[in-house]
Amino acid sequence: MKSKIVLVVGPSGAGKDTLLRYAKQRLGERVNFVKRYITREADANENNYYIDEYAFEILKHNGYFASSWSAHGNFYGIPKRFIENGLNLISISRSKIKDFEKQYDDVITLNITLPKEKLRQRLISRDRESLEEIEKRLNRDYEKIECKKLIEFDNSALLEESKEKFLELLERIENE
Ligand SMILES: Nc1ncnc2c1ncn2[C@@H]1O[C@H](COP(=O)(O)OP(=O)(O)OP(=O)(O)O)[C@@H](O)[C@H]1O
Repeated sequence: MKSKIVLVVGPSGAGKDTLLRYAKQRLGERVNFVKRYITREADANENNYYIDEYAFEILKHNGYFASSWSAHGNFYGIPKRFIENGLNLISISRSKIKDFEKQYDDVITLNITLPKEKLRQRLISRDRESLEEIEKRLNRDYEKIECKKLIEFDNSALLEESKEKFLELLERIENE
């Protein structure tokens, strides 16, 4: 079986984590939810691996990562060896799509979308950022996604309906 990579992208609050968590519950072993190395201790509800900065640099230098980046003072990397045969799901910033397209044949970008007003409401009710930070996130300019194969998933529906639609989509991609 060849490996198929689905890159899940979308603005903050669009519902990436929520949908992926549900897919993980339902699809479990059938899909590889690709983990990453991070140079900070992982949160309790996060399934990633801690690595110190020195080790990270060495691994990066030796081509260990399929993709790596830094954000908020930490480094993140997705090891090549974490990509398995079959369906791989990776939640990632859109700026990293090319890393995967260059290295793997079968890469699909799955963009989770939401109209701006709904996005605002969801970010406010999630209550994780200040109103000022929320407005900043909403006003970010999102240019057209440059990728080889794009699927848009509109997450406007009620949660239960959206979750099922998301699952159906993944199953279709899996069997394509
Ligand atoms: N279909 C839906 N209907 C109603 N609420 C939803 C739906 N999908 C997600 N939510 C809620 O919207 C909020 C944002 O979702 P989530 O945290 O999964 O977004 P995210 O894209 O992972 O954001 P970030 O990139 O900032 O981590 C959460 O409070 C979540 O419970």
